[in-house]
Amino acid sequence: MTKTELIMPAGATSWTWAVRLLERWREEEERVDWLLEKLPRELPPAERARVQALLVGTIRHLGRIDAHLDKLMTRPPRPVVWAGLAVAGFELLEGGTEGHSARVGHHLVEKIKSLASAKEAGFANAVVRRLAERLAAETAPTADAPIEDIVTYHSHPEWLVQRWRMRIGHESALKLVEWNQSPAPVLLRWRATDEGAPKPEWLTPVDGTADFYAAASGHWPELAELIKAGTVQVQDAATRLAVDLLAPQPGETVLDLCAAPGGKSLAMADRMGTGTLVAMDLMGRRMPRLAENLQRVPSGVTATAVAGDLLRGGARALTAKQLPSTYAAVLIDVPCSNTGVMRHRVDVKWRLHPDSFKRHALQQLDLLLAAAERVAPGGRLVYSTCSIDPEENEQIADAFVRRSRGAFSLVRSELSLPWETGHDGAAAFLFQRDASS
Ligand SMILES: C[S@@+](CC[C@H](N)C(=O)[O-])C[C@H]1O[C@@H](n2cnc3c(N)ncnc32)[C@H](O)[C@@H]1O
Repeated sequence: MTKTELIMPAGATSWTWAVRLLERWREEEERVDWLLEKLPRELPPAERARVQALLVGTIRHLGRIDAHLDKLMTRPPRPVVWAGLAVAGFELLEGGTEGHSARVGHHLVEKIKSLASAKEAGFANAVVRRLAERLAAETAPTADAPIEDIVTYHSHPEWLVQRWRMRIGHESALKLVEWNQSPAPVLLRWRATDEGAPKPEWLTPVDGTADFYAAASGHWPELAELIKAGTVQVQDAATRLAVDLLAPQPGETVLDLCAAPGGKSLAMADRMGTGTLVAMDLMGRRMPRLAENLQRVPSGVTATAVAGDLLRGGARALTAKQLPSTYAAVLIDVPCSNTGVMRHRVDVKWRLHPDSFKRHALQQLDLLLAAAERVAPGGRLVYSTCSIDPEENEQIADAFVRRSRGAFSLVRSELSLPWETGHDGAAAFLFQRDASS
């Protein structure tokens, strides 16, 4: 997939961008974060943020909006008209001051006139009015409501909520879908080592953490400056669990596997202050982001990005760069179902499939076993996911310990369940390699 920018006629607004990206998302099933990367670089940060809010918000609530649209239309409209109606549906849910729904409807009609035709604008006008009435008349379902009501109102696939209900119970499953439906604030880690220095007033400390903050909306230009200067790193507070468990020490040589785009690499380097960090990931579109993040490590840390497939010649990729083949501390942050981060990754729920968990679990165990080969005798290994699913967490950790035949033991684990911690879902397991194995 190339990172080609999208071309849009002059005068396109953030609303038009959101509609076009939504159409493309539905037709080509491209990932939302990749689509957003294709926006023109010259788009001002505030407009970019609005495109993102409209697109992400619409996809977050798409099940609910589409359920109404299906009932209001006898035939599917052209994709651009559908996308316009869906984005307007999200704007209605977003709410606003007196007269908000009339303004949303009027704006939609004007846009559909230019993006489609006057006739389709008339059609959109009739549909959006009734959509507004239907959305306003709804009330949130309770935990014991029929599952169809819960999945429609909270826009999740039924099989997924059914799966959660069986694993974590009806109450927690409802709390989880409610969490996923709440817009995620921008969370960041304050990197600068200026403890106690005053932070901008638009940053609020995240409870239970030392250096994570939530950024109030409307501060994009200032935030962009802080990111550019390397003062902050945008990442959820749950990402600290794996780094805290591995506890990389100053002067250590640490291996970060499955490292791209490098959020945890940078967090580890900041914690080390001095030492060596080797970060490996597959050759491909995520490598440039990893390399870019490694350029920001503290001056006392020597960081090297390695493109390599851990499952095919991972050790060779290291030795080819004259890097050690075993390490005292290794982190592996595997690809997973992302069930812990659906508040940010709103398209994941629509992409997942009941078989996805088994497929991930097979790859996760293979990756963890391969990572174990890179751990020196007596060394530490952390396995982490951003899943809340036992199949990708505890069950992998148990299978790994069994397969290692005494070479590795589980020392400690951490699990973040969003409805309990107020942070993203994540899991991390710390293993120790026997000194004599
Ligand atoms: C959850 S992401 C890692 C996020 C990263 N640790 C961070 O904090 O920014 C999982 C990564 O695993 C990588 N990956 C998947 N299979 C791999 C393999 N066989 N060898 C190396 N990396 C792999 C993917 O390319 C992806 O970047």
